[in-house]
Amino acid sequence: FLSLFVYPDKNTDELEAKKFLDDYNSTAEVMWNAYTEASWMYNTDINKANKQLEKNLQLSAHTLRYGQQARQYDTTDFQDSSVKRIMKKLSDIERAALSTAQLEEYNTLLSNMETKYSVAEVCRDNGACHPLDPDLQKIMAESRDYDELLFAWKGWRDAAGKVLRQDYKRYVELANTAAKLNGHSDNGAFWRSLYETPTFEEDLEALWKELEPLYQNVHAYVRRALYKKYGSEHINLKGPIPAHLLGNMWAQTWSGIMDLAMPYPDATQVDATPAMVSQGWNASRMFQESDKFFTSLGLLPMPQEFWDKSMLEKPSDGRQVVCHASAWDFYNRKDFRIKQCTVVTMDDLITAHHEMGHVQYFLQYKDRPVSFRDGANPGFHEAIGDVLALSVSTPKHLQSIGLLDKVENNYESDINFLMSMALDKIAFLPFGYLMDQWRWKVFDGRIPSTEYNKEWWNLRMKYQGLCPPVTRTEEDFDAGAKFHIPANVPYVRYFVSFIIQFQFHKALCDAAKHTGPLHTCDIYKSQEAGKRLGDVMKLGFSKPWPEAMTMITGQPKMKAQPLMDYFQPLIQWLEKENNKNNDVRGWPDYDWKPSSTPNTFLRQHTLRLPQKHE
Ligand SMILES: CC(=O)N[C@@H](CC(=O)O)C(=O)NC[C@H](CC1(C(=O)N[C@@H](Cc2ccc(O)cc2)C(=O)O)CCCC1)C(=O)O
Ligand SMILES: [Zn+2]
Repeated sequence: FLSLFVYPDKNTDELEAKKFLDDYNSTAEVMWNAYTEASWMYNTDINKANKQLEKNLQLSAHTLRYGQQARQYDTTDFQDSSVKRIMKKLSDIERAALSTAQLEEYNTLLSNMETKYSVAEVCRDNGACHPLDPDLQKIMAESRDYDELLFAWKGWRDAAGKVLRQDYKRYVELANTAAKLNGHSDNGAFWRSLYETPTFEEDLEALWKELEPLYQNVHAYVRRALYKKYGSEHINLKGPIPAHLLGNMWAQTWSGIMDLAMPYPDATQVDATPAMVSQGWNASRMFQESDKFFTSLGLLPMPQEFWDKSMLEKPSDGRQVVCHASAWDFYNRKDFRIKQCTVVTMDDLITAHHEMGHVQYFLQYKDRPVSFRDGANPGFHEAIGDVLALSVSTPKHLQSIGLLDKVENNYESDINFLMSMALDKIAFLPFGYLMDQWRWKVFDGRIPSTEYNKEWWNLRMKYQGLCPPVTRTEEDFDAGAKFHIPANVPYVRYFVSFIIQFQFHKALCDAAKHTGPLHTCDIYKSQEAGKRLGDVMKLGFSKPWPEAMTMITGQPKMKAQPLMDYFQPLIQWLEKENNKNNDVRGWPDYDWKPSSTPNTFLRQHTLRLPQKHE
């Protein structure tokens, strides 16, 4: 009787399905390799020819052909779970579901948005022009001049955000069309489906609710530090913080203002940058150091081809490149690269480990079918490098590689270290969470294009307790000034990563038989830790991620507790410090606005009125 419900013409031959998948796999390797080469060419030499080449080598024809064939199979009674899993993944053909004309328009929009973002720069009255990388990033991290920061902050949003608004609006429509053609309610639903977790949104909200008090304590403390620096004219101790004062163009991580927030200035320094510079470190040395850490755990070394073909520094031959760091799998099991406009700083040493984490994952799953050459979920791929960086960042480890001379094991040094980590890891959580909150609402229509910017700032206020330093309107498109928005790269993976990397760190520290506080753990040279991580990376996307989570941590869920354990000493210190200062947690004066006097930086340069005699 049940057999009547099997569609008559569906193919239920499992052997045929396996042959079909072998054919798919070998053709996919060839097609994806060619496309990735073209994309690499464009990213490392932005010009019309390379842009055209990348557009020509689209994978959609291949995806469409094999996707349609995959849909002819009914895998219900198949024995091999991998065959079922791959068939399911192949059946979602993403943008290949669009018509030829729509697909052409979609790819053109993505290419144009990426180009506009990558070539944007901010020019001064004297004609000097500044790209984001490294110029504006350097100003945002190092300048302590309210108006200079405002110049870079506003200038970047005018140059990179504003110009993308129309492209973005049309991209949303086409992305949703493709998602619906694949059976999703909208593109946000498609992005969330990659986690295969029915309670995904509720789980994330629960994690955020657990961690929000930690964030509000860090926010209150940093607001007090900025009040000391910029005064009551610019900071309201009961209000949101102007978004350009946090040491980063998007206020996503705050370690750039560690000097203003250092709890015990006389205790140990935690920044290795001065030593790296004085010892003449360069990009290659930074990546070699990272490679040494991975191999010390018994993980795989970078192949020679990696060293030969990566782009580890911004080219000096005038080529325009996409400077935003990235790790590349060329899908031929041999060629893996990193593209990073590396500068010699501690920050970029951490980023190097982050990118090397991606390549290690590529290496570990390279012999799997192409459909399984992915993280257990996108957050896993983002967490690997950061887990190792948690060990590298410890004063003990930095001293062992000669980047910190004296290290004291006392309370004050501990608090200084934990503050530097919190300014990155805790400060990031609300940003990592709100980025796709905004996009999910844009995709499902709760945020119409007429309210892109209003809703962006509502979320920036709600989660981060930030406000724009100058008035914003719907002429602006501030979300577009953040790489991942025009680049069509989902972001909640980073929120997931910042939670699970502490679960992994705790589990690997246990495997390494670490004793003492979690934040002092350095898993360097632990083969046991390396094996636990390597075995999960080898799985790739072949098993649902809760199985991978259980292999590392012994349980299947995302949990906030390890992050809270790691920061426990600092949380207690912050509670005491904020109570001592009588500081309010949160920003009850939510409608306070920073002084909107004309930007004194500009006033010095343009608003002086000519005198009669001039
Ligand atoms: C071919 C391709 O695109 N490959 C993917 C990897 C893959 O999917 O296989 C890839 O390389 N993506 C680039 C992206 C780069 C970075 C990033 O964008 N980071 C976020 C969030 C964040 C912030 C602080 C932090 O400590 C860690 C993360 C940001 O800067 O906002 C820049 C610096 C670090 C990571 C990346 O590596 O994730
Ligand atoms: Zn990453």
